[in-house]
Amino acid sequence: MEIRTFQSASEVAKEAADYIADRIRENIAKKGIFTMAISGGRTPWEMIKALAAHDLPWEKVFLFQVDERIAPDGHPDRNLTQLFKSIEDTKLPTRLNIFPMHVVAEDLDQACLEYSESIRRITETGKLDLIHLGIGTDGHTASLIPGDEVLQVVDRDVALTGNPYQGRYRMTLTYPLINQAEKILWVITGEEKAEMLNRLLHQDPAIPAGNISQEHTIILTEESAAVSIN
Ligand SMILES: O=C1O[C@H](COP(=O)(O)O)[C@@H](O)[C@H](O)[C@H]1O
Repeated sequence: MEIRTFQSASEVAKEAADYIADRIRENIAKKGIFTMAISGGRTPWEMIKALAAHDLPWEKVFLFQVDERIAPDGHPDRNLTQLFKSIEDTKLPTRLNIFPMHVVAEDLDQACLEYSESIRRITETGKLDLIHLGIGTDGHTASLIPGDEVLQVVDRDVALTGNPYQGRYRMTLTYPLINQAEKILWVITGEEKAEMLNRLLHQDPAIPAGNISQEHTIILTEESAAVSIN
């Protein structure tokens, strides 16, 4: 596991975008495509904007969601809405292969199954080339929420939370799928994340983020978030 620390959140976003762009070039040169999953929340969008500025063969990039709120299409709570907003002035909406989580489906369990089948069909191995993760101040990552039954899911790659979290049920990639990614990229900024970053580094099993594999993992973080590392 590698950790790199930068002075500001903007620098972290730029470095994360450069890191993903390098993985895109590397994987496309090796096997013709690149598969990744992007988290939501508030942190990723500056990184996505910086990534979109790279000149890359976007038609060969397959983008999945790490998690999504169960909410109507276009709703501001949806991670997908924020993703599209961050790339709206770029060529990406027409060039990139985006796979939205189908959270408006009548049968959400079936939608989870179909999403994991899409990942298997595109990747062939079931392993994504890169999964981007963030961390909440309670130690959640993806929609792996403290105390929720979704933490126990080991037989499915995509699942629903058992309870609403911050007002919404969620669909999320589960531990088994996340932990077998070729690369895991954490992007963690803000002093409010300092305690959880330290617990993540110590693999504290009491927080969901502590149960994510540290193999093939890089953390890009900001000085203010790294202050509690011991
Ligand atoms: O609820 C969520 O929060 C986490 C953390 O978001 P951040 O903006 O504080 O980094 C995020 O990783 C997850 O995808 C999202 O749904």
